[in-house]
Amino acid sequence: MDRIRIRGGRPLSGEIAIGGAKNAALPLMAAGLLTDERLVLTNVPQLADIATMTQLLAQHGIAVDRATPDGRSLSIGGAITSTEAPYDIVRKMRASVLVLGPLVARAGEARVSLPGGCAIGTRPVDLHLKGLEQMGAEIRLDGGYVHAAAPRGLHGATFVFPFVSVGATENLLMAASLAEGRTVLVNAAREPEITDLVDCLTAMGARIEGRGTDRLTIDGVRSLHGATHAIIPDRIETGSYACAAAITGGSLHLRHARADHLGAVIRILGEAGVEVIAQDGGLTVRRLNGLHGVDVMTEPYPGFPTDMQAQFVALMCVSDGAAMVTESIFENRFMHVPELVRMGARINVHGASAIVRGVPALSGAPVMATDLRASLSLVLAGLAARGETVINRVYHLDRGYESVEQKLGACGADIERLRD
Ligand SMILES: CC(=O)N[C@H]1[C@@H](OP(=O)(O)OP(=O)(O)OC[C@H]2O[C@@H](n3ccc(=O)[nH]c3=O)[C@H](O)[C@@H]2O)O[C@H](CO)[C@@H](O)[C@@H]1O
Ligand SMILES: C=C(OP(=O)(O)O)C(=O)O
Repeated sequence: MDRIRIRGGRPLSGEIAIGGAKNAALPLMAAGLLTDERLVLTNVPQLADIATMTQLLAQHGIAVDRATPDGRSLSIGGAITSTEAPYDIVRKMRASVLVLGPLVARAGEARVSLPGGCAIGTRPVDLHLKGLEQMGAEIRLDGGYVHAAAPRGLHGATFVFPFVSVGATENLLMAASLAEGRTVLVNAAREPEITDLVDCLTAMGARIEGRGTDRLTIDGVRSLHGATHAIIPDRIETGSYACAAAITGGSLHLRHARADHLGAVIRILGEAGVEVIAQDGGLTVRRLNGLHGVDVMTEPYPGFPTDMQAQFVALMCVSDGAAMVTESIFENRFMHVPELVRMGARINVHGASAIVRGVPALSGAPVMATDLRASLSLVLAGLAARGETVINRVYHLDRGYESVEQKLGACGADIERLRD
């Protein structure tokens, strides 16, 4: 298993190119199941999760071909030959469940392994299933699999989400695009990745109203056609590297980054003493003086993203005050805390809140990554720490950050991957 070694204490300076958003790319790839024609996606990041979704689509008979030699454009298409999403693939990546809605809508049935819990929480998929049931699917759970059947097709329905779910909104949006009649999704997620999916589905011929709002109205069509769609830049990769500039007291230009997707993050960073300016087709991030403690609570978009919580906790570890960081989306997303404490951080977790008291400096240590964003929080801590940090289990990092050591290394970080 690869590890990452960082020798900390160097302010970063330079430019980092932000890639396409993982969490937009995965549902967009699943949307390839909705048409016979080719769906071409551009600005695709090169990540382990993209390879896993490619493997899953291949299992369904859908080819994912490189449309450009660098693999950043993918052409997706083919006939569905299997409606089974096996445990061995789904267990690697929860977003595999996003094939459920498209498969039922298109093929009239699906057998998809239940994803199960993970390091950040139990993460049930009950809303995905309830929504599909309301649209006429018969759902049965057996042997760890969801069997969904709608032999006569799905029909439109009004589904009121009791709380916001990104994945369930995406699954139902895709299913509704091919259902008969009108579907209304009330209290739908509004994340930029949802809007990206709406834009792509619309380009494929779907009829969707309410783009960017929490009420999406979908009038089903008989078939969708091919399209070419450019994936939005990754707002979480952007926010993560913004924290890297801030924690090292450096300055980075994040090329392609979009301020309009990062309102809450930019505001909170500003309160913490970090300047973020939109310029030259990206964002320039610079720490002004010291870092200040700021309280923050994660919320559905447009609130502060849970996928930025671990990185923000790392930043607050070296602030000149205290910060209360409250996690309201996942019940167990503080696995990075004990690792940060091993590096000298002062953090106490009380229920859903972490109280972080800033220390003058962190010290390098061997640590273990437990999930994707926790991994990046340890990279951040390592960049700021005195001495050497070795991060184990970096396969978590590789799910969602492309070439992290090259990107940071080019900006002055002393970072290398140790291959075993
Ligand atoms: C691939 C992808 O895009 N992943 C993102 C997506 O995950 P994902 O789509 O899994 O997250 P959801 O928005 O669905 O989850 C929000 C909360 O709802 C709960 N829930 C969800 C569905 C359901 O049927 N029942 C239920 O109880 C979850 O356990 C969680 O506590 O949104 C999360 C919240 O912004 C992000 O952290 C993930 O990075
Ligand atoms: C939690 C994440 O991903 P997933 O939903 O695929 O686990 C994430 O991107 O931070």
